[in-house]
Amino acid sequence: MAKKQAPKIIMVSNRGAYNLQATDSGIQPVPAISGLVSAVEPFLKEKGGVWVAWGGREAPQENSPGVRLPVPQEDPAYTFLEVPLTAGEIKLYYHGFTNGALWPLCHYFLEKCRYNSQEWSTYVRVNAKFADAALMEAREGDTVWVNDYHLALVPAQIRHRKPQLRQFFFWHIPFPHHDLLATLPWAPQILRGLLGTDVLGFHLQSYVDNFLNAVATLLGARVDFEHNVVYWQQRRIHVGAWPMGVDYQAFQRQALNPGTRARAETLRSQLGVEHLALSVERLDYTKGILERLLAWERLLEEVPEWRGRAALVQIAVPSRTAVPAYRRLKEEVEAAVGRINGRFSEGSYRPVHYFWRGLPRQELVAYYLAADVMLVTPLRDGLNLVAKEYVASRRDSSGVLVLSRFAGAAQELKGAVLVNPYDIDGMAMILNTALNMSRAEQEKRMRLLQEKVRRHDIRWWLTCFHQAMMAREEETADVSGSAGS
Ligand SMILES: Nc1ncnc2c1ncn2[C@@H]1O[C@H](COP(=O)(O)OP(=O)(O)O[C@H]2O[C@H](CO)[C@@H](O)[C@H](O)[C@H]2O)[C@@H](O)[C@H]1O
Ligand SMILES: O=P(O)(O)OC[C@H](O)CO
Repeated sequence: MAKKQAPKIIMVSNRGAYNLQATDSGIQPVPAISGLVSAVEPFLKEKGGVWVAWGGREAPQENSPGVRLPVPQEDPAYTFLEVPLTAGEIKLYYHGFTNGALWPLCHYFLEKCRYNSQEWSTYVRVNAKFADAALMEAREGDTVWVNDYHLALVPAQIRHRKPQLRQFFFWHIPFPHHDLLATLPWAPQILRGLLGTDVLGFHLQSYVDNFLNAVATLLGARVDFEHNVVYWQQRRIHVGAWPMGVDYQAFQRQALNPGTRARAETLRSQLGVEHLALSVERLDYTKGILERLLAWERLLEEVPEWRGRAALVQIAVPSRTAVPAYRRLKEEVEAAVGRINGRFSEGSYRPVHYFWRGLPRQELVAYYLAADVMLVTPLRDGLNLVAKEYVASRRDSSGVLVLSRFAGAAQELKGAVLVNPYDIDGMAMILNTALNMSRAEQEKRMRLLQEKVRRHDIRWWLTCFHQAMMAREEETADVSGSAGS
């Protein structure tokens, strides 16, 4: 059960590890799929605490109470506390401001950004709801850990009401250059909101640099660029780059499991090709699914020897289906899959196997084991955990990771084959190289990758953040009140 007495972690994010579904036997938590969930839930399972999040459903009215559930149901480790959102709030805050403005802006899709003041004012109001829920839970000595672009205003909203409460914020997606951020009419408010935290984490130093330049340029804040510190309202805010890791040992264990291995073999024999390429992600325009399919089609056009011998499995998790850009993308992806299969299928051979669904962990790892080549080719991505999960799941150091140079993970994963996903011809030729790569070259690269992913795993990442928080505490004790503004 959730630990009640000792200082605890209060995790705050838009979506938690579960979506709530009403059933005849009451409210049931159904696992949600996202990078944030993969990264953060193991921590709460181990340490206990409270996760304040939207339950993914419509609240009947403005003041409906949120449910409070011990989760996971089979072995409760922490408490899920729902922040109920009405249909109007979901439309304006979630589909509107977060996924119609901030998400495309931070991923450099300016042409997709829609700035709307009603959506903005709902974002402000919904952020205050999350802050209220966190404050209801917080006791002296607790730490509030807020996540991602949905909740950028929460740190300042909390700071205003409980100045002494310890806060950490992690931003999971890219942080854009200030020239781009400045197109958002409310960019200064977003920056001021984030500066309410004590420690602010990003995946990469380039995102840290963009943030520091933004607060210096758009707010006139004093910044120590050498030490990644912002001086703001008599406080120091520490900013850091901590690329998130995965639970390497858990993926290795899953990959060793006889059931997983047998399933991987079944998948291979069912797909019936010599070479299998795999892609797995939420169905999102940032992930480069359409461009990848075009490159696969180009490969089959230009190198006909692969027809009948190589297949691509594309697994896409339904995501943000109420946002028009996501609905259009689904249609375009499905049309491309149909066209490629129409052009190159022969007998029982199909060049693309497309699934629009999430998978349980064991099935996902079976696919990772079955794939000779993993294609992770986003147009832009904060980090990308799938790339690391594939590496962590390989047991014999075979396999090729083809990785977009615009995924944050590309900075760390030196053994990957890098591609520019905007260059369809270039990507097709790199796919050809990857499919032809010798076993010795695969092993050399994969060992390099595994060493990195094993060392910088999820525990390493949590330790980095913990140390940053402790350093901040000691400094506050030492120099209390001496920071300028
Ligand atoms: N079909 C499927 N079935 C089951 N599980 C599936 C699945 N497809 C994907 N997943 C899981 O979902 C997660 C996706 O994580 P990513 O980091 O790749 O992307 P996401 O955009 O959600 O995360 C955001 O947060 C993370 C973490 O900070 C950043 O890496 C990223 O850049 C940012 O956009 C992975 O753990 C993967 O295993
Ligand atoms: O599916 P969403 O919209 O909750 O978002 C998933 C991740 O949080 C993206 O960072």
